[in-house]
Amino acid sequence: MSPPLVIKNGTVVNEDGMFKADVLVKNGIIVEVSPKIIALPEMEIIDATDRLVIPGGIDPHTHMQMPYAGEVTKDDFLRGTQAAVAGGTTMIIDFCCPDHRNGESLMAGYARWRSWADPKVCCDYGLSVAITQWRPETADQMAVITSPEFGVNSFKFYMAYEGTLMVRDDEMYRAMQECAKLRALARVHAENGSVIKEREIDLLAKGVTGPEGHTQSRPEEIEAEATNRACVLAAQANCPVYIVHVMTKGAAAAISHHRAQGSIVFGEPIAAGLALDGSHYYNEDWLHAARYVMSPPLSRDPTTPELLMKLLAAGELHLTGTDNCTYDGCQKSLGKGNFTKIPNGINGVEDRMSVVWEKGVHSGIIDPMRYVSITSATAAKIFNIYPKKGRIAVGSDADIVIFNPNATRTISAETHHHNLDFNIFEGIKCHGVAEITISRGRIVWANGQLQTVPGSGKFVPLLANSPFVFSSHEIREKKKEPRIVERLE
Ligand SMILES: NC(=O)NCCC(=O)O
Ligand SMILES: [Zn+2]
Ligand SMILES: [Zn+2]
Repeated sequence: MSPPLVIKNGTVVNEDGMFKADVLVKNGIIVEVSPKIIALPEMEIIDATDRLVIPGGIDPHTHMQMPYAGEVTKDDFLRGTQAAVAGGTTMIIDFCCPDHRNGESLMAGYARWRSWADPKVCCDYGLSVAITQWRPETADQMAVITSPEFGVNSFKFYMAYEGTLMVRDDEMYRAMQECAKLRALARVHAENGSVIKEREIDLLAKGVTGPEGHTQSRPEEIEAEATNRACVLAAQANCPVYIVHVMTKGAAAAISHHRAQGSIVFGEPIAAGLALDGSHYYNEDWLHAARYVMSPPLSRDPTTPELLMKLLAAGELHLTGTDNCTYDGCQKSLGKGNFTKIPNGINGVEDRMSVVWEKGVHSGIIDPMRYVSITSATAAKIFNIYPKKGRIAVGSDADIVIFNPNATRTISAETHHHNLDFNIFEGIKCHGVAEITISRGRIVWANGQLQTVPGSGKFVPLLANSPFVFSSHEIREKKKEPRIVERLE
């Protein structure tokens, strides 16, 4: 057990306020937040003068150690969580992808992910479970895995990756009905996979084999159409829905439209989409272009990143993730001669906190409180762990970052902590640096050095029926009950 820790002279920032205060941590929990705490000899002292004291970041969207198409992502749960804490993120929600199509139960897939993650994680983590096919046993398994014993409160549906992960509309609708019943959130990768497949065949036949084919196979309206469809199906099922990696203006507009109709929809842009655009796919260096291949692709419109940040400021989009899913140059090269074989995925978990500060706060679009909201507090609320996580308050877990808004760092693969030979943010200079990261009261990153212990992170059960998501559910359900007209025969 670490010694008690007192953080002095900093400015505490929560989503709803910021104020000067000292913070006392004992046994991994925040036990006091007050104007002046006297440090005792047995306490470790952190001087946070001119620094912000913020909740550790929660990245709700990662794929550590993910097996896909014979390859496994390079960041496993050790390197991935080390990269996370080096950048000020103290919890990830990773996607567990059971091989459900081949009969693997959701629980068996979950057990596999837990066995990979538990011995390696250096910060806390939770799981979201992907359903890749609707099977006779799926509903029962969803009920089991959303029990407190398993601690899963969201399911993921892919509307892309035809033949492997993609579900049909009827399957997703059926599963969304079940999600609503279980008070679990439906999370959707929204792209029209069937049209993409056709376009890929067409482009290859026309000789477009390089990474530029990836973006041309997925015009922006492909994402917007699927986002709209996901929202429509969710509304029919009376199921709250969370759109992962919102990359385009059209997808964001579809989310706004459905929220204005009264639907419960959350939108998650990612660090890559807030900082980069799709011009990289046309880079003459094949490997450079391939490194940015992810789905949906980075927007072709260079004004999209700033607009997505403005929508986060306006509350039209809600939280930020990364989709950290790292394949190295060797793995990307498997797609030489056929862009459809380039493994999809990019990095982000280490750089999200700095990138969002740079593009959001440093550029004057959002304030530090909104920053906390979109980097931790809203994720904690959606996934039902607030205020244990996502807040600096008495009783909260001591997942804390000492953040220096005036320091700068230039992102580079030379200095990052990913198990990756490049970084998509290479060369971007960011204001806002996580100088010290504390996970459950333990310093895991300080002075530019990791102090992590594999397996010291904990699995955090995510319980169903998050009030932030489901409070109005019953009333909404009543309003949707079918009407019967009694008639005299
Ligand atoms: N996004 C991506 O390209 N790869 C990771 C898997 C997914 O989330 O679609
Ligand atoms: Zn996805
Ligand atoms: Zn993803």
